[in-house]
Amino acid sequence: MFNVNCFVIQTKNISFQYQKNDAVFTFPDINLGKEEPLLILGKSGIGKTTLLHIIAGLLNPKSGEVTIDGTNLQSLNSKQRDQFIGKHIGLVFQKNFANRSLTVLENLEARLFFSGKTANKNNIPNLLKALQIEGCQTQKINELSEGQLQRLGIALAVIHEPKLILADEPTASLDDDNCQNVMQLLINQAKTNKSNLIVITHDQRVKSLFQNILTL
Ligand SMILES: Nc1ncnc2c1ncn2[C@@H]1O[C@H](COP(=O)(O)OP(=O)(O)OP(=O)(O)O)[C@@H](O)[C@H]1O
Repeated sequence: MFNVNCFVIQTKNISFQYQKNDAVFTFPDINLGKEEPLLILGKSGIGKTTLLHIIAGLLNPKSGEVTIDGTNLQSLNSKQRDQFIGKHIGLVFQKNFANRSLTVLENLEARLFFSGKTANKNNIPNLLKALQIEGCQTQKINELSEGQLQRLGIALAVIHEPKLILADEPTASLDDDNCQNVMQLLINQAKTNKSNLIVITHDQRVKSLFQNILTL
């Protein structure tokens, strides 16, 4: 029987096509229990980012459905879907899209404003400390190092305590030490916030940190 207390992410029969004459991608079903990190591996071009964007509600599948914590994304209209994504999903990209004219603190405050969770403002100092960038609060984005930017990307994805964190190649540009560091920080933040975590990558170095691995 379905346990209503058990937070799950499910994808069912997902297929996708960019343009009419393009190849059709079909993806295996995903069924994630509460706080169960998933690593999705696969060679370049296989469709990892495409799948991640479908799970994030940024792309509409040709067929199939995505359900996050009981909400079927395909049943929402575009406004409802945008609100759902803003509130419940955190995205970590390989390159982060922080606003360069704002400071670190202002970027985080803006993220909270758009998620509607401004009360989380009090958590910013602790989060920055956990990510070892507490000294960067008043710095502008272009004053940060690559490693600091990567950590800010995680902060922006988790500050609103989303139900689901999706990370697209978060370690691709990092050396071995920073790769392990950043992945561990991401996993720890997901645990702290009781968020589900899905990471896609072709970076085999992160494999050992996950028990749940799906290869496309
Ligand atoms: N907007 C688009 N329009 C048409 N084709 C696209 C579009 N975006 C991606 N594709 C194609 O779809 C395929 C899958 O792309 P996707 O980015 O999902 O792969 P990936 O597995 O994440 O690759 P990588 O590991 O190199 O990032 C590729 O052949 C790509 O060229």
